[in-house]
Amino acid sequence: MASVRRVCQVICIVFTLILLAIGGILLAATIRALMLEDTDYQYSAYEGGLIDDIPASYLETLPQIFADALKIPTVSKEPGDYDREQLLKFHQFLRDNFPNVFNSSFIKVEVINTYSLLFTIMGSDENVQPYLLASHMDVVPVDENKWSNPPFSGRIMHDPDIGELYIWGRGAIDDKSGVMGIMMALEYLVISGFQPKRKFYVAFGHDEEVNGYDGAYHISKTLLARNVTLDFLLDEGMPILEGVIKGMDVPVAVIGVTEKGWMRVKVEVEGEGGHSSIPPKDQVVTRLSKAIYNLGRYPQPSMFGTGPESDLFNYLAPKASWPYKLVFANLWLFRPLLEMVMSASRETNAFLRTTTAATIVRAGVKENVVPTSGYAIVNHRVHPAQSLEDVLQHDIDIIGDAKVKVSVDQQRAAHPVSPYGPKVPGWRLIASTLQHFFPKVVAAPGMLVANTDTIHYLNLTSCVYRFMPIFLDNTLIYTIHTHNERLPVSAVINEVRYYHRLILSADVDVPPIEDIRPGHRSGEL
Ligand SMILES: CCCCCCCC/C=C\CCCCCCCC(=O)N[C@@H](CCCCN)C(=O)O
Ligand SMILES: [Zn+2]
Ligand SMILES: [Zn+2]
Repeated sequence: MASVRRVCQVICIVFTLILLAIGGILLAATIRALMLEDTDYQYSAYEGGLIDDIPASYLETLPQIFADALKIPTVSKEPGDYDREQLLKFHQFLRDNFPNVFNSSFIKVEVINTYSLLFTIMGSDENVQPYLLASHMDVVPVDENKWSNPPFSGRIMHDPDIGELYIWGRGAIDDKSGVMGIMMALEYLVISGFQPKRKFYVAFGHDEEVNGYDGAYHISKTLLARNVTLDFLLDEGMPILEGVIKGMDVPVAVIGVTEKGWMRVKVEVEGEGGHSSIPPKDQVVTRLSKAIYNLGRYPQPSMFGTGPESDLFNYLAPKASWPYKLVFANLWLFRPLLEMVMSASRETNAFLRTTTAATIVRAGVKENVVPTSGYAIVNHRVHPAQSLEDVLQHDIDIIGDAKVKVSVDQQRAAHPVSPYGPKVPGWRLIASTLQHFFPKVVAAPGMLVANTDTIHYLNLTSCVYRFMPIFLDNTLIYTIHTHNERLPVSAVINEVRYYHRLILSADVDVPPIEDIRPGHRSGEL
């Protein structure tokens, strides 16, 4: 009897100790989250003597000019296959609409490799390191029938459900928003008599959507030949995300300090063909379909917490709502939980792992002919913490069929992590300009899940940032590269004001020359 009591006592003590330990851990986690309330990664904007009001009379003219830019179908289809005629038309459009930029005595405009554009805005002080603003003029092709408004109509429509005016068209977000935002800001700067101390460049590639080897690559070569090094570079990237990250009631600007790698895998099957009335049991299309199905069913492993994206949550935690704040502030405890939540939606899932998308599938020539070969192209965006070899091996293992040939067609590694944080001039400028107009927005470092022309500029600076100063929710994000791409008129106005202030601030908030140079260490400073 005494021994039974003894056992019960021991069980009670162990149970109590376990409860105490759990309570202690949760208490420590809560204290950590509460302490973060005071941590503020926001930066005060440079305020000294900047006049950043653009008069309404100028801003009012912009939506129509923006809409007109979308009417020019500068479509890129494949490397080397882009619409040359439309690109030249687009150049003329820029010349017609931004005459002050093109005729300015301190702006040199160069056409690079026939279709790309490089603007050099001379500064009066040669001792200050220049910076570069980049965008691209080409757009991806359209499936015209799926659009509610024609993709190259540049129609401005009122959405009664949302109560906003939208400008419709391919490129409204990706990336004529960048080109037009920068040009509209620059035009006003010239009109208003601005003459920079600090030199800067504006680069518009013409084939970003098909790798940028004819455009940005040549722009970069031109700059390298002139021994240019940059303080920082700002290119397209993620927009300001509204309602995309669970637990963030405030908008989040995830500034890409790196971007994923890229891998194009070919999955091929050969087999027996013949008359479709006597089909073979083992058919090429069935085998290929099974392989593609399995790639989707068994995704690449989560790399969450092993890459540069972890710091994102340190930046988000102070502004997150409860109980997410507890989770974001204590990844050591809640990583698996957060991983589960993030895996559930397509945008946040892309942050965790290498993604897999079967984008091209080809087989068969006629309905009653069983094909003897077929292939699929699988596009991976590779998480920086996973090696390209591991991605391929995963595909081979998951397909698990010796009759399916899996090979790499094309690949490129993820980009190095650029320095970020309040002490990094480029980062500070981008983040503080954001805070100036939108004090509620949280700027945080992250990984761009897509790819950009920055690959060609990596040798000009180690401070490479990818970000679009436009607010987008899930609905609009899903229109990028598909039908019904559109942008609210208010976003156009806001981005012009953003670039305008960024350029003004860059001229006065100038870093000491030794601050950050190519080759310096990455991560937070
Ligand atoms: C917790 C973090 C949540 C992250 C949420 C991610 C939401 C993603 C939102 C928007 C993505 C926008 C990407 C805009 C840049 C697009 C650039 C682009 O289309 N590039 C092409 C280049 C193709 C080059 C050919 N090899 C691409 O990536 O396909
Ligand atoms: Zn783009
Ligand atoms: Zn794109």
